[in-house]
Amino acid sequence: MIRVLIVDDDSKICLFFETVLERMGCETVTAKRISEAKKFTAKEAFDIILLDLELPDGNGLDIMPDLVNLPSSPEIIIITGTGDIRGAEIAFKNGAWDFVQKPFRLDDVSLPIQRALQYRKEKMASHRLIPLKRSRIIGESQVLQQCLDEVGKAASTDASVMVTGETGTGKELFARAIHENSKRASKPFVPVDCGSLTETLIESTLFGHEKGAFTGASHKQEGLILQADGGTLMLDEVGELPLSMQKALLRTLQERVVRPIGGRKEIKVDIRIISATNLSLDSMVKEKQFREDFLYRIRAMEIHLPPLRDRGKDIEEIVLKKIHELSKRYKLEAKAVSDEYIETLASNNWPGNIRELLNVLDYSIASAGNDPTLVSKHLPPDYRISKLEFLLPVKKDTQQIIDNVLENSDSEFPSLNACREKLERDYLKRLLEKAGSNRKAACRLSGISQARLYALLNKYNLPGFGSN
Ligand SMILES: Nc1ncnc2c1ncn2[C@@H]1O[C@H](COP(=O)(O)OP(=O)(O)OP(=O)(O)O)[C@@H](O)[C@H]1O
Repeated sequence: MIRVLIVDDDSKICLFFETVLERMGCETVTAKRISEAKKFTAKEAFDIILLDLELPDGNGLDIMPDLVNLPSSPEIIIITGTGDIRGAEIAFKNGAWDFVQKPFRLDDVSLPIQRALQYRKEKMASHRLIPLKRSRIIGESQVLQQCLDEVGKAASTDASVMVTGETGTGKELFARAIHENSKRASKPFVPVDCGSLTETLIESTLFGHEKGAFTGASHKQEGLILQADGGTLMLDEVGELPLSMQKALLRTLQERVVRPIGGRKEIKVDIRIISATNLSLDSMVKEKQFREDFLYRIRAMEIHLPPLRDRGKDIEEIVLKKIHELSKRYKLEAKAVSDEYIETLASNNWPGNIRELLNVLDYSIASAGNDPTLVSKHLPPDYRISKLEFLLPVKKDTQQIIDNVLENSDSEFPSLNACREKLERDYLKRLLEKAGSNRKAACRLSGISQARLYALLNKYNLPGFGSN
């Protein structure tokens, strides 16, 4: 039988949980203080712990690490007060299963409990997790495996997830994987690119509109929020969402209703939010460019995807699988891949990550024609140079960079990445001097997107631009 410990000082809430859980066939034990909870968990094993954060003798978060590490590894569901999403966020980072927010209705609590119960029962039956559907994600590196574990965790709860990482690292692919492994899998997954829509367009795109709601609204249109009902709404480039829209979306998420522009009635809606960004939203909050309350609401869990250059052998696996796929797609004989081709690829920095790699593979297939084996000469010239850099006589400027990096390190010779980072940092400083406070000019001069520029400035702790 599943055993549940309820830790809450409110007798009515305890009674409520006891009734709900006993109806679900669980055995319950109640503790009103942290000290009592500690005594119970020292003596007995529990499968699930419902933990209130505000307790008379301390904050529930203080005992989270002890609870997570109990021999029975219980699933912990946090009970937070109104507006205490921050507590839930910290709890997730400490390994909580899910959270429910007071005041709650039966529906709000029974779903996370049922899912935790189901998970526990399956765990007991098989002693292992249900295999994750990878949804086209390739890679076996340890860092990628950690991200997949996070996907599994995220898929088994209904909490909002923020996927972060450089451009092209697979944020949308991972968001889909969470959806496809979740209980919402049979319902729609609706992605929306917040960066590509103007402020006026984004409101009607998300919320929909009635016929005649504004000039040009010649027919009624259902918004993406309603299209995602029962499923997942993915807010890609969420850092680009205007402040006014953040406020409107926050209300939809809190009240679970949506009102199309020009509509009189509010419509009930049930969506899960997964967002993606490569901006530092915490810095944006400090600069008042992003709402703090909205950030807490959409970032109950966070999954950070590492750049391709840090994924070790994944690059080789992606190349082999994708070359096979491309050869089939273009109806070509299967192609072999030489070691030196892989080595040359691996010596590159891949600022555009997997998307950039896939473009290069497309180029290689086209340039190889009927050649049976891919070699370095089938790569675009820029990508071959990176490997040659090691072999060419060191130029004066390069020598300076190397000396400079060595001054600040104990190594005998600097890594290629350390030199690149030094160069990148110096380049950005010069770019900022040249472009002044003009963000658009900086993008034009450097030929990189605004999102990438911000990510780099953030990486090197360099000042951003104002609101221009
Ligand atoms: N691990 C992976 N295995 C195979 N393909 C991948 C992997 N990660 C990403 N891709 C592919 O790389 C491309 C870029 O991925 P995706 O659009 O998910 O990146 P992103 O991080 O959302 O990019 P951006 O920030 O620019 O929107 C897609 O074609 C995706 O299918």
